[in-house]
This record gives sequence, structure tokens and C-alpha cells, in this order.
Amino acid sequence: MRNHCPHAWHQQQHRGRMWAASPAFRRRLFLLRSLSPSPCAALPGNAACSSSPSPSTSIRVNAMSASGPVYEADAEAVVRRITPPLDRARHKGQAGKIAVIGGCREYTGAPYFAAISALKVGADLSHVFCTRDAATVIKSYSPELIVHPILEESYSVSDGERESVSSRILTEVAKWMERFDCIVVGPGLGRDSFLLDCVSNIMRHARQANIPTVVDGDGLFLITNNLSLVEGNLLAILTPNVYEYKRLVQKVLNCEVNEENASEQLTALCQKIGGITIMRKGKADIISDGKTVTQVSTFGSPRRCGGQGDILSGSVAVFASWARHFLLTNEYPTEKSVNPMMLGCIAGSLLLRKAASHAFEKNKRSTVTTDIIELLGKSLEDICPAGLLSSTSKIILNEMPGEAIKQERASEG
Ligand SMILES: NC(=O)C1=CN([C@@H]2O[C@H](COP(=O)(O)OP(=O)(O)OC[C@H]3O[C@@H](n4cnc5c(N)ncnc54)[C@H](O)[C@@H]3O)[C@@H](O)[C@H]2O)[C@@H](O)CC1
Ligand SMILES: Nc1ncnc2c1ncn2[C@@H]1O[C@H](COP(=O)(O)OP(=O)(O)OP(=O)(O)O)[C@@H](O)[C@H]1O
Ligand SMILES: [Mg+2]
Repeated sequence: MRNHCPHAWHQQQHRGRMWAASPAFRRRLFLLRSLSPSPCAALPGNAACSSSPSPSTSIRVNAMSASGPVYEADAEAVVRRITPPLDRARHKGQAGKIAVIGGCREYTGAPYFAAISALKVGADLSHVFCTRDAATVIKSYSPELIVHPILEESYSVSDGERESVSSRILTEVAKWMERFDCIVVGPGLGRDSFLLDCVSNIMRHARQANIPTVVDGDGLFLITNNLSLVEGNLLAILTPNVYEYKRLVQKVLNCEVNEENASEQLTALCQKIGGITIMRKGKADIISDGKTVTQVSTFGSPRRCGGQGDILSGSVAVFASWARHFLLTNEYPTEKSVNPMMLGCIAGSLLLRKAASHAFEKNKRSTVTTDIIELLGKSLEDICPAGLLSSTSKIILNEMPGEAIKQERASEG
């Protein structure tokens, strides 16, 4: 009879209002808004699209897409939501341990950029697994990185040694693997066939150990020629640039990139590779996991200096592991429909773009990747100030926009 009692009805209403006002409800809403599926994105070829987004959501429609809108992610809300508080009770490692697999004779900048960006975003430890030639150079860039000189290229291994060297490399990396929250495969890896075979083994091992894996740069060259390395791995994220995307589309979909149906094609690509997450980099970063499509198009910088993709892959690794941890520890009833890999891409893309914008403001045409890395901290601080966060206040404060937190901090003196 409880339901017939007017007092009970009022209580229910009151409880409903309390729930709607609660941080938990708003948190859920934020994430759902950020990841609301594009009505056009569900099926490849589904170009008909007439529905518009609810006016109550903060999602903007990108009218540039000829075949239908791709919704802009509420990326600031995502960053605020998944960034963990700086809590005095936490110990080293709890904010994330990242490893970059990359770095060879030719490229030492790319793995450095990815690994140092992971630290600057907020991870506690950042490792690099690279060749011996590259290791000393990378160590000299920064004492913050833990550098393992274990990879080998064909020129340094005789035919007879290959098997034993390959198995030694895997054993060495496997020792560390369980500790990592995410690995980034590919920045500055090079394309040596023996080295890529060894990295394939590392990727298989990471997959068995359920370690999220961001694949970028030469890692994309590797997987484009061996799709089974990522096929069906829901913890894999690919971050192709315009050329890497073109090669992937040609290989997987057997056609050319179609700008008219960009979101449908990206969705089809994700589905064809078994529901992995792909962030197609460009003027807008378009992100899909084969079920939903969203984009981040906040203006960054007109400078296209090399290395910005490396910052992105390191940042995405940190945010993806934070998002995964966040969803696991906050008992989301909707967690199955919120993909932490997509949240990681959204957050990483926004942060890189904000940092690139600040760096360009300061350095104009001479902006280089190092300038952008230096501004990752300020950019995150603008969105999600570190000083006020604590384990007890994180939810309330995290609900507030960065500006409001700053004002509150100022009024507190
Ligand atoms: N400082 C460093 O050490 C850097 C190293 N990098 C590494 O360099 C390696 C190669 O990456 P890249 O992005 O340079 O890849 P690619 O070697 O595929 O491309 C090099 C450049 O060639 C051109 N290109 C490639 N394919 C093309 C096509 N189909 N049509 C027309 N032009 C085309 C583009 O200008 C492209 O940026 C990766 O391991 C990457 O991580 C980059 O991340 C940049 C910074
Ligand atoms: N035309 C563009 N306009 C605005 N931003 C862009 C444009 N192209 C790329 N970006 C931004 O730059 C970032 C890096 O993308 P880019 O295509 O340069 O990667 P990349 O080629 O892999 O870089 P890297 O030199 O590190 O390998 C992306 O997140 C994207 O946000
Ligand atoms: Mg790249």
C-alpha cells in the first residue's frame, strides 16, 4: 500500500530530485553526453540521417560532414571526470605506469615525446623499451624516463642467433608487463623486420595480460600488415595520421578514403577489425569503436611540426588507463556502454590541442613539439586544477568547470 500513500509519493519525488542533483547522477550524465552515439554512425552505409541532438545536451553538431553530423564530445567534462585526484594517501605508481615500445637508430625523438608526455600529463612512471643505439640518446634527453636498451635490429643479430635473441627480448619485457597500465607501441620504432617480429610477440603478450595498447607510428605499419595482432582486442587503440589511415583503409576495407562518408567509413573500419577503437587524426580527431562516433575539433595550432602525434599517443595512454580505473571503481551501471578507450582518446586529443594552442600563442611559427609538451601541465590545470582535489572532495569539485574552481580558490584566498 506504500505506493498509494501521498507521503510516500512525495518521498519518492524527493528522492528522485536528490538523485538527479547527486554528483553520481551528473557524473553519469556527463559521460553519456560525451559519448552519445551519432545517429548516423550505427551502420556503415546508413547515410540517411534526420534526427538532431536533444537541446538539453551540450553536444554540438558538426555540420561539415556531408553524410550526417558527428557529435562533438564534451571533452572537458571527460577530462575532469576521469582525472584522478592528487591524494596524499596515494603511493607511487597509482596514477599510472606507462611503457613506450619504440626508439631505434633513426628515431629517438618520437619515443621520448610519447614517454615524457605521459609523465607530464600525470603518470607516475614512464618506461621506454628501445634499441641499444637509441637508449643512451633517450636517457640523455631526460633522467625521468626508465629506459630499457633491449630491442635489436637485424644488422646486430646473426641468423643463427635470432630465435634466442627474440625469446630473450620477450622474457625481458614480460617481466615488466604486468606492472603497466597501458603500453604505446610504435613511436620511432622503425621498420626493421626482425625488430617488428619481436614487437609482435610483445603485443601478443600484452593482449594476453589484458594491458591496454595504443598503436601509433610504425606500430601501425606493423599491424596493417598483420591485423590479427589487434583484431577483436577491445583494449587496443589505433591513432593513425592521414597516411596511416589511408593505408589501413586500403588494406582492411579494400577501397580509398571517402571524405563524404568519413564517420561511416571509420565505423566500418573499427567493426571490421573486431570493435577496436580508432582515432583518425586530422583537422578534427574522429574517434570510433564501431558502435559510436564522436570527434574533438577544438582548435589547436596551425603548426604541423612532427612529434605532435607522439605527444598524443603518450597522453591517450595515460587517460585511457585513468578512464578504465575510473569506470571500474565508480560502479557505473552504464559502464558497459561507456568505452574507456574512447574516453582516453577524447581526453588526450583535447589536451594536446589546448597545449598546442598555448604553445602557438607564445612561439608562433617557431613552435616545436617540446614547446607543446611544456604546456601540457598548464592546459590540464586550466581544465582540472590540481590544488583543490582531494579524495573527499573530488566528486563535488570535479563537477565544477575549471573557471568556477579557480574563482572558488581565489575567493578562499
Ligand atoms: N623526432 C622524431 O623522432 C619523430 C619520429 N617520428 C617517427 O617517424 C616514424 C615514421 O613516421 P611518419 O609519420 O614520418 O611516417 P611515414 O614515414 O609514413 O611518413 C613520412 C612523411 O612522408 C609523407 N607521406 C607518407 N605517406 C605518404 C603518402 N601516401 N602520400 C604522400 N605523402 C606521404 C608525409 O609527409 C609523412 O609525414 C614513426 O616511427 C614515427 O613515430 C614521428 O613521430 C615524428 C617525430
Ligand atoms: N589539419 C589539422 N588541423 C588541426 N589539427 C591537426 C591537423 N592535423 C593534425 N592535427 C592535430 O595534430 C595532432 C597530431 O596529428 P598528426 O596528423 O600531426 O600526427 P602524426 O603525423 O602521427 O604526428 P607525428 O609527427 O608525431 O608522427 C592530432 O591530434 C591532431 O589533433
Ligand atoms: Mg605519427
